[in-house]
Amino acid sequence: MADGGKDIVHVAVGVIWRGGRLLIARRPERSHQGGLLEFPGGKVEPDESVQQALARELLEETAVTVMPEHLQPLIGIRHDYGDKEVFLDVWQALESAGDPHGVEGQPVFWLTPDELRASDFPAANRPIISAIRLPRQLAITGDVAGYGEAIDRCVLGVERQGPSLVMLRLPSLSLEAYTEVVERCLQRLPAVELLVHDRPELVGEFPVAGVHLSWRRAAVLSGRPVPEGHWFGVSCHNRDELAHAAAIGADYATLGPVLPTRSHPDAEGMGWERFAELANHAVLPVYALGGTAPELLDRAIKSGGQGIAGISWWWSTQSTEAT
Ligand SMILES: Nc1nc2c([nH]c(=O)n2[C@H]2C[C@H](O)[C@@H](COP(=O)(O)OP(=O)(O)OP(=O)(O)O)O2)c(=O)[nH]1
Repeated sequence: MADGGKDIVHVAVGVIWRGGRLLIARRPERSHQGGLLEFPGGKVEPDESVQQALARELLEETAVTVMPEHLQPLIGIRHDYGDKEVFLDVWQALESAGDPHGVEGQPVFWLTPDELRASDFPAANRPIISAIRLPRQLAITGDVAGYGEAIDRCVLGVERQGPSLVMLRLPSLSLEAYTEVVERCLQRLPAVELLVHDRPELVGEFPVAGVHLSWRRAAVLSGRPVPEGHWFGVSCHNRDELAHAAAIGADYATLGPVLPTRSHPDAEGMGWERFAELANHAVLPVYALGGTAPELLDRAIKSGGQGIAGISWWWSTQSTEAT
């Protein structure tokens, strides 16, 4: 996730979890973006890896110890504040030690992901908050002939694979049949966040978590089709589409195909190297789509992705087949 730009300040940022809460500090008033909340961290010094820098900054600023090998990449965000351009290299730690306090006198406290408000943080942090709240796996429905089959397969897939975020992508269903699926899934899967596909108007009608748009639908927008507080995702295939998705306020994107898929075996995937290049350049969380499966999750995360999105690994009865 490191950045090679000359004038960009490379900042190691830590998302430190304990008991479902995150370590937060308030930036000193006199500092850049002073007075706002931050995830602890600081500049990466020459000859230091980002993990080493983060371990050092956490200890210096909050008296918390993390082992560099326990850090997992979360997201990388480039942001130009006008007076300063930063690359926030964000890593998370599920394990840490020590009783945190503000070594430099700054307030330090714990918040749950739901308590994080983007407006309390510097502008570059908005996608970090999305990345924290979004799961590592985005399950997408395969198409079906009728709504009954869609509901049954959703319930079965959730029972077997346990995704917490499900996109109801059912293009061959009528609006009536589709809304039946939405209603029934809301009743039967209360612990799952449901995303409607290409029908943003349903977000006001049903208590779904948000909307995911095909590129075709997103391309003509100049802003969010749903209010903040609902997920808004976009299907992207290249750098320009990722930039547009971020510009219209998307919370996340899918990017693919990464690998050839069963449904499009002749379409060449972009491969993990290209995925990594695009995901690391994007300013929103990016899921790898196409040919993905849970055993590729680690690969997607190491490539700078939020995680994997796909169909077959949760939808098919043969749950380990790649989409
Ligand atoms: N640590 C941290 N920095 C952030 C966040 N969001 C954000 O935009 N930044 C920006 C603010 C600063 O421009 C830069 C961090 O630089 P810094 O000045 O705190 O780094 P440092 O601790 O090494 O500072 P110093 O030695 O100059 O005092 O990154 C965040 O969540 N955490």
